[in-house]
Amino acid sequence: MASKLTNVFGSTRSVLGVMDMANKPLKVIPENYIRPEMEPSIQSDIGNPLPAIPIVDLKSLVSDGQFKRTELEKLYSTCKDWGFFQVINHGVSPQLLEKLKLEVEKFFQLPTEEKMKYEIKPGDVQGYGTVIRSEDQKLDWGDRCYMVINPVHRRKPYLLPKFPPSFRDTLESYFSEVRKLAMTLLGLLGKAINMDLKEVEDIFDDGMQSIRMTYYPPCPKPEHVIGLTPHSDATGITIVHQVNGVEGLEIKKDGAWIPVTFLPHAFVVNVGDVMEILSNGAYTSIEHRAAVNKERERISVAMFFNPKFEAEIGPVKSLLSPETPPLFKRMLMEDYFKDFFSSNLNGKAHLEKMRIQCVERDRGEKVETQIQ
Ligand SMILES: O=C(O)CCC(=O)C(=O)O
Ligand SMILES: [Fe+2]
Repeated sequence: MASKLTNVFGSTRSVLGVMDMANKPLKVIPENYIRPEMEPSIQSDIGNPLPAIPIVDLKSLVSDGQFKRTELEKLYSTCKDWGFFQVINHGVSPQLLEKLKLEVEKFFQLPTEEKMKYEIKPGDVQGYGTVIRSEDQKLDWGDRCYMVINPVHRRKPYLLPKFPPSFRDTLESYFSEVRKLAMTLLGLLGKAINMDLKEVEDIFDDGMQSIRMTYYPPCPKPEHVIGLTPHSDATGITIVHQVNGVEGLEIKKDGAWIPVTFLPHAFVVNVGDVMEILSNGAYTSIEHRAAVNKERERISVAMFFNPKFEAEIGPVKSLLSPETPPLFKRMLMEDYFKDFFSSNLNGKAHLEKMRIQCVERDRGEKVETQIQ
């Protein structure tokens, strides 16, 4: 199913319906889903287990509103070396997560005609489906729904407000619980590099928050397709919940694609490009992708936490000095967001556009204007 779109994000159309296709007996994978360019991931074997993903235990990091310095240092090195961790004792209730699971599953099982009410509209990137920008575009093996949910006045009236009421209510509770967690984590990340809390709050308070819910159907030839193209997130931080416990996330570490496994009930947190920019490279955003499997569908809900649209993003002033010049340009969050969504996902290419080239830095003039 497809419709023509022309908009600020370029001339596009949207497509949806991997689920419909995958529900039928499928002998041949359609050509536009086959991805020979994807590098295989490394596999574990005896004597060569996959590296363990760092665990951040929020309870031992913060108690009675105080944080432990040694734990904070661990958080810093994790975000620097991995850009990625799993958080436990995060404070989001298991009952809410169970409710979310039921509601999200119900949503994706709605008939296609129902879900099409939320289809991405001309001139937009929000809604159900995948944006298509060229006739030869390769597609991901997943159906998804993306929307901005904060600030509230930016919500599309035909998306969240029109969702089935019990799903909407559950999502609202989830948004606010996960937002609390995100603000705690952002504060800690700021603290670990000596940004003051006020500075972090000014940037992120009532910031842009968005969600992507994805349903990855099983695929008879999972090694030939990809659930979600390699990318880094254009966010401060992202908090991912593997809703039905099925794994598939892979991260690129030291040049290799590694499948990652998580503790039950842990959230996956990854540092996004905006955090790499704000921290002037102290933290690194991580390239990741989603693989699919033969047996089971996988559902994930990713929440993205960003500065407010009106904020200027760039390395925070308190981290800059003549010895530590800015590595990234400055830009309004609004423009950064538009720019990100005007092209397809492509590794860390979007972040690279923000990097100040050595030549420019050596010339000096840009550096001076950036520092004050
Ligand atoms: O499905 C996942 O585990 C990852 C989702 C993700 O990376 C995204 O939505 O940006
Ligand atoms: Fe992502």
